[in-house]
Amino acid sequence: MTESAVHPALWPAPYASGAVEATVTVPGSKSVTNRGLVLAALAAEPGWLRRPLRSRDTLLMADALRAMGVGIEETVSSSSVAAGSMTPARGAGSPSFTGEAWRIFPNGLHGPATVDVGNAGTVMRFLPPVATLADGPIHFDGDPRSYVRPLHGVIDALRALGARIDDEGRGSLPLTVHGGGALDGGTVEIDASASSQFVSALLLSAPRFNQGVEVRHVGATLPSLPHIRMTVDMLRGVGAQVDEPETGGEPNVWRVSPSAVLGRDLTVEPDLSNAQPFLAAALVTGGRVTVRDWPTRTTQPGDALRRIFTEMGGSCELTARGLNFTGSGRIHGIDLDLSEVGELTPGIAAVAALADGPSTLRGVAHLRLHETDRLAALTKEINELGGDVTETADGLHIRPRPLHSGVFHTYDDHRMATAGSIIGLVVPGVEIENVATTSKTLPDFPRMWTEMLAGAGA
Ligand SMILES: O=C(O)C1=C[C@@H](OP(=O)(O)O)[C@@H](O)[C@H](O)C1
Ligand SMILES: C=C(OP(=O)(O)O)C(=O)O
Repeated sequence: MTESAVHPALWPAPYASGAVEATVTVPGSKSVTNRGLVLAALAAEPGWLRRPLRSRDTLLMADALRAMGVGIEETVSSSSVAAGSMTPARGAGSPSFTGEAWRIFPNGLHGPATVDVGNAGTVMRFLPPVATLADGPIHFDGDPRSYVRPLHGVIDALRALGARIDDEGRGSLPLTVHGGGALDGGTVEIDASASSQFVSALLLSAPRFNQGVEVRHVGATLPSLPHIRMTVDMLRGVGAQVDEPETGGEPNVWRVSPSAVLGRDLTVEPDLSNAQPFLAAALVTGGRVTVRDWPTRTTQPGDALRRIFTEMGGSCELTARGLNFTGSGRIHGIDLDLSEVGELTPGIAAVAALADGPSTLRGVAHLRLHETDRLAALTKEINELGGDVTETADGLHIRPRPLHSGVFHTYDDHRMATAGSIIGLVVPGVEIENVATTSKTLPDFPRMWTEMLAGAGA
């Protein structure tokens, strides 16, 4: 019996019979939406989040904050605010678009409450610091995978800053933060080599700590620096004072002073990491894809795709309408350190498996503790389609081979599903197991992908 006969959740990845030509509207950034929700919940006044991402990770964040007493109303609204900009909540001008918006009312943080983190790194790392400010116990639990994803950096740091946390000695989920209504804060050393989210988590809540925070990273490496820049940028956007290495501060040290958090009106940029499969579609089919509203200035790691996919054979042009990306019909192998942009690895590996020469992807050992062990999963799934991928200590070595049909397993990892779909565009007969796992950050992916191929514009 074939696997499709026993497994109802196999999605035949659409095959592109020619060059893809499409214009795509990609929903809002997961990382911006979840930071925006946290900062709005900590604010001294109501705020707006416009064009938020509605996906499993962001709905878990919203539900968790609601459980702690924050009011979050979903509305259809209008605004004149340009994508990515932040303006005071009061006084928005005349409307230039309509769309979904969340109005956030920070009503004080209350326990007891229970939080489901799912498998969302942003929820499991960003919310324990918030919970220390609640006036009662907040219990955190999540998917089985959340139990093995690193959390020790946040737990140990919060304890050092004065929090009471009961994790029964595990150093991971499930756990209870016994919120005391306030946290001392102060200076703390952490090793954030397993996840940049440890640093972001401590900084995001720090304006509300009595003494703010000084975070000193003492580990050998630090992944995903653009995501820490995003945290610093968004904190500054809500009026926080932040000292950090990139504007003259000490290396690996971030300081946030205690202050009020302002309620803001934030329009969320498109998720550039979720734009990746659509750009890849142009690259691997020699087509042309426009991603609407690509920001001219952004801290999102996905902006690096303009450079990376150009090096791999495409070309791009940033216009007022968005990013036009064109494939040349040739795909080149690449030697890349992806430590700053680790979440792009699955999509780059998929393209590299289709290239005209070998690729080496480095600096991403920490991906072994992402949604799944991404290095093992990519190696196994590409090789099962006939590829030749080996794991290295900190990445992948990919030698392109002719690929054939087969099932691409996803291990509950949204980026495995989109990576398999990229391969399926040019390899007939690829089936994606559990494409619904894209709901973590892009619930509409199967429809958008099918519409892209119909040339309808997703
Ligand atoms: O702060 C964030 O929004 C993120 C940081 C990164 O985490 P790691 O530093 O754990 O890789 C990234 O991979 C994740 O998708 C989102
Ligand atoms: C690593 C990722 O997510 P998380 O926020 O759960 O860490 C990701 O989206 O690629």
